[in-house]
Amino acid sequence: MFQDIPVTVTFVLAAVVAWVAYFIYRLANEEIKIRRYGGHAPSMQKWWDPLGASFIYGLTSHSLRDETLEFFHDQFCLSSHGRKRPYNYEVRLCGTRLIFTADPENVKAMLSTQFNDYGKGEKMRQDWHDLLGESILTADGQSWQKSRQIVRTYFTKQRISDLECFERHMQRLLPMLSEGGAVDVKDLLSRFALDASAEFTFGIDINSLHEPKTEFAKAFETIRATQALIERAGAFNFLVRRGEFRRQVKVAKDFIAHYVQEALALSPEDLQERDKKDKDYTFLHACLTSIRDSTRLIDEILTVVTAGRDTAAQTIALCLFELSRYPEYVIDMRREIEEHVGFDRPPTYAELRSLKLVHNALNETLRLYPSVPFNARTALRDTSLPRGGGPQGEDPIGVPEGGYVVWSTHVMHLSPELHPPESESFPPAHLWRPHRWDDWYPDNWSYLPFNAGPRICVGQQFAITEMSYVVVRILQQYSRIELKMREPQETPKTHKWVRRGDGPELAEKFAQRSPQMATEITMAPRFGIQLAFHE
Ligand code: HEM
Repeated sequence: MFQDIPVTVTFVLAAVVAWVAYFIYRLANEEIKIRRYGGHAPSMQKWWDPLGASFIYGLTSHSLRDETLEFFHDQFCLSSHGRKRPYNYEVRLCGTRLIFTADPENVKAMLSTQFNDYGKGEKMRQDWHDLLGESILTADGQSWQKSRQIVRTYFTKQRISDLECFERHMQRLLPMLSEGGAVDVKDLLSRFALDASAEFTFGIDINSLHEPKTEFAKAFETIRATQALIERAGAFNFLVRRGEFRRQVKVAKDFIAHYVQEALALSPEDLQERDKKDKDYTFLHACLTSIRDSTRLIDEILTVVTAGRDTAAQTIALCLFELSRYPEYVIDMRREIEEHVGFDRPPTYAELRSLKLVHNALNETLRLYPSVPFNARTALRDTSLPRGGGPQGEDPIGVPEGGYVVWSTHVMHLSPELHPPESESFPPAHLWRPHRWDDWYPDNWSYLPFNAGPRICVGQQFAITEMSYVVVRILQQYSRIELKMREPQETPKTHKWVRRGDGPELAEKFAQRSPQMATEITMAPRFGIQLAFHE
């Protein structure tokens, strides 16, 4: 009978059988390792959907409506039902197992106690390679340690307390806020942060505040949108068209290359002199002491500019948005600023640090709107996560080498289990109420806007200084911020939100929030934030 089957069909059948056998072998091998190191988290796989198509469809359709965050909150609520330790689940997408967690113990393991077991992994390096090459943000192991050492040296207190750079750009921004009626602070602050970041990093005044159409500033817009698509498309990201993206990455890199070449031409004596005088000495110059390869220098610079732009800009924009809805707090903050600094001169670094209400407002903004709402690590060896397995979720989860774990800072920041019970001094967690920080500070591992552990955001202090400086300078000049867009809608969307059996209506509450938030590389308002500033 077999002699009637053509050779090609036999060959195809044999290949299919071999692939299935290999797939089963891989699964069995993986299962043995999972059991050796722990167990499984609750599965969100439907029995009729072994490839996880419904999960992929759910995620994609929610993403297209800017409801990615709601999708993940929903999945956590569904998977947690009735378990003592909620907020862990897993799903298998096209054969690859993904673990999702919002359990502080698991996050602590990945970022600190089992730091060497987890890293960015090959997949992330490939996804970001066109844009960032092998830089601090994507590297692991010794390569990361080397980058971290260089970058950290530059971000010393002495450098970040130099507020002149911010003031120069502030002098351009402040008049633009009162140009009559509503202004889009999302856009203005992105441009401000790009200008400040470029000056700090490689000493160039891009002035995108006044000239938003410069090639470098424009390139960043295309780059951000496509890189987000590459990230989100996961295993299918080879389908993303990258022609224009690569052209714009080249524009940005060529722009930086010019300054890198100039810096490379400086003699060691020149560099030392600049360092000593602390004049015209930038992050690029600091890198030159250990890196002489121009490609690597460009990658490190582009990384710091990329990492520091939207994160800080959107946090300030969202803080101003919330302040426009909470005028009593603006009055309190202005009183504090008047007492510590006055309204006639810029604050010093020490004064900035003493402004508790300003820091409370920023902490609260980063709690509700963490710029990096989701993050991921790959297991670099066979390992485990301490919690989420077993019937109550209290046993370890086994994670074989190559396993992918996604955690959600955003879910942790809103989780009722991780906050004190609601009271007058602790209003519901979904509300922006900076007064809650007067005598409360969350546990280290449940409030993580900058991550924690050895890989904590290296620009954290720079960002806090920049953000508080901008907020103070604005409130020194303007006494009232008016919301010039639709008020957030308070009607709950109850149709599909699921409540945990014994928990509050976390997802439902989250769904009431606005403005519409896009989760791209970072989380940011999808549309502009229109505000008017009154003296
Ligand atoms: C509100 C502002 C900011 C937030 C919320 C933020 C958040 C984060 C987070 C969560 C990470 C960890 C990413 C990961 O390991 O997967 C990170 C890393 C990093 N951030 Fe920030 N960031 C902010 C501002 C900045 C600024 C202003 C800079 C630079 C000027 C910066 C530079 C970096 C760099 C270089 C890393 C990589 C550190 C490493 O892998 O060792 N960030 N940031």
